[in-house]
Amino acid sequence: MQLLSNLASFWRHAIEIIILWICIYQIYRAFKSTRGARILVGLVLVLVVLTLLSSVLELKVIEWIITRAAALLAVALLIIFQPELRNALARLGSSKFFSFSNTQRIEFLDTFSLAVTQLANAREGALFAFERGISLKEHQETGVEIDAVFTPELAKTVFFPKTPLHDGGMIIAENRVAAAGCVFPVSNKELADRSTGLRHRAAIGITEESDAVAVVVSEETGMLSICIDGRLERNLSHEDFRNRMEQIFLPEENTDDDEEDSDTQLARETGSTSSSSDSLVSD
Ligand SMILES: Nc1ncnc2c1ncn2[C@@H]1O[C@H](COP(=O)(O)OP(=O)(O)OP(=O)(O)O)[C@@H](O)[C@H]1O
Repeated sequence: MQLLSNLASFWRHAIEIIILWICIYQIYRAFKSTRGARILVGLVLVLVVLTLLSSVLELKVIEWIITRAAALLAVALLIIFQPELRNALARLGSSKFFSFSNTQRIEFLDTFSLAVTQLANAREGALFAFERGISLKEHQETGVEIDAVFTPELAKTVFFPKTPLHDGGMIIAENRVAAAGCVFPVSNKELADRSTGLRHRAAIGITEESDAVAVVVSEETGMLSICIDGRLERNLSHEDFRNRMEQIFLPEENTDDDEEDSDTQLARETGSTSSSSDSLVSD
């Protein structure tokens, strides 16, 4: 009887530890590449050290302060991680999906791929953000509203150097150009490649704050990059770019081989790593 109750208690503790470990690991994963990650790690370290010291040395005042500080710390964390929390809640509440038939998506991807190829060949820098579940309205308002059919000619005109709208990003919503000349949030993320410029950082920034997909044509190199969830897949060949876009916007047509391709491409990422279980496709 005693053995059975010991066993039950052991399993209860084991399950508790596993659940806690999964929760802590998921929180760490979600926040590890964010602005507040170091602050969070610092706060946790200070708290653990102080708690240990106060309980071992029976420091009553410190113990009292730690208990009272816990509530303040919760409020501080809400403030520090406000953008990340807003993003997570927006994802939970988002219900709008990329609602086109596969034929329309393929046609659009053909047109879009042609446009980026022409921009890349002409070495004209460009930045696009595809709105998905989460509205990009607030970023649209930083630029000029357009509401036009997307064509390679329009993209080339917008991003032609020295034209009024060439600075900033173009927002594409529901296969239409919603706005251009938009200012996207610039990511503060630490990247392995220190030469990453503002255009690429803006692509990372907008995809950290929303579920948008960003595409960058580098003015310097003519290289194409795709960014999702703050993860930049750089220097894609035109063929890889097209395949990757299909993988993202036509997920139901993916095969296991595509998954492998995705992992290979992710290995080229700068500044972040990803496990094969990380799905890049949110819709
Ligand atoms: N916050 C922003 N939102 C949108 N576009 C931006 C933002 N910041 C910079 N850009 C665009 O990026 C251009 C500057 O790019 P920069 O050369 O710094 O970036 P890069 O990542 O090195 O890209 P490239 O490889 O094209 O040079 C600006 O002219 C502007 O059009």
